[in-house]
Amino acid sequence: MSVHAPTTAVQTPTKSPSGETLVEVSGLRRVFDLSKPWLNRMIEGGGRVSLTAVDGVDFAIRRGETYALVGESGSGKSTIAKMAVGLLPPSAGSVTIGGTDVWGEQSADAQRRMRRKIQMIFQDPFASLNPRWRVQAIIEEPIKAFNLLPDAKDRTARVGELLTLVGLDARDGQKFPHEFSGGQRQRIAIARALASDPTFIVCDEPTSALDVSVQAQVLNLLRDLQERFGLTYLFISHNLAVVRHVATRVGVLYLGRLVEEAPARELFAEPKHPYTKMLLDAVPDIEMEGKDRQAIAGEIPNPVNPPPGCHFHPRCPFIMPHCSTDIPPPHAVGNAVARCHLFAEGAGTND
Ligand SMILES: Nc1ncnc2c1ncn2[C@@H]1O[C@H](COP(=O)(O)OP(=O)(O)OP(=O)(O)O)[C@@H](O)[C@H]1O
Repeated sequence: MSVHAPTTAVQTPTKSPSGETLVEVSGLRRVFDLSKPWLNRMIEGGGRVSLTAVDGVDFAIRRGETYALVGESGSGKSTIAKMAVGLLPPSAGSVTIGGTDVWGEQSADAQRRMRRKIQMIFQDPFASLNPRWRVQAIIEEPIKAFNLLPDAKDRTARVGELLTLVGLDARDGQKFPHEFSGGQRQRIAIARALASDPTFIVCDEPTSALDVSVQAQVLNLLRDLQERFGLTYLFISHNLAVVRHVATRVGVLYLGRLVEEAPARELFAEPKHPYTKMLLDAVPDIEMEGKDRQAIAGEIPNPVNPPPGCHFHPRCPFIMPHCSTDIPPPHAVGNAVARCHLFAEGAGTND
């Protein structure tokens, strides 16, 4: 997990979300087929090999909320993000946004209306902006694609407005991406994401490629835009110091399964699942400075052949006999939900 906290103060969430569910992820599953082509299997031998990247994930995001997904590399964060925005079909389960199933049968018109309301901001603003296009063309692309402003003059004015909104100059539309710094390029990517007037934005590691000194500025911009336009974010990050500042709720993923979900403040103050505790122990944040830390014990197992029962049991300091055979169901612990046998009735606590 990354340990870099932004150097400038990040504004913490001030408004509480409305309570109305906007995004509902239900029984989401994605299996990748890693088998060799059938002819190679015939000649060289070997059977089918599959990898379950996301294994029955459920969560809901309220309107105006920032829901963060955290977990080590390979835990399934990006795969969930791609399924949520309509880039990758799920093997099972569903994602509904405003009651519409992202992967459901619907008319082309309804599809377009829904796609317009979902946008994504990627980790690397150097890779996500076409280097041969002027910023004007980059930002107006979704406006054109969704036919929002047929008149070119209106589009230029709108791009100027969007550039100002993200803290750039209205005339920057004439420049090319290479004329901007990393932080400015991410602002351009944000302006482009806003161009279709979305309600839901998936931010996949939006500041991980940026200098620590500009991370807080971009995070604050995202926060301001959220308050101004009532945006709902799914925020993917392996940087817990960042998540701590931006998230309203947090879901912790381990090998494709959610092991804990809790309001952000509660998760950081009082983590419940042994894996969450281990993750937080590995992050040098302000409160923990100077204290002894426990390194994350062991390595993440091979996802092609994950441990049975609770996937975390081989690394867990609180292992009990049935942890290696039974998948833990969700248990409510305060405002958190933890999938750990320690919280089953009669199992005692993990203190
Ligand atoms: N197209 C694919 N084909 C095969 N396996 C894949 C594919 N995409 C992802 N995976 C596997 O699925 C698992 C989850 O990957 P994913 O990228 O969602 O994790 P992540 O938590 O986002 O990790 P990172 O922080 O490294 O991006 C990993 O084991 C990965 O190797």
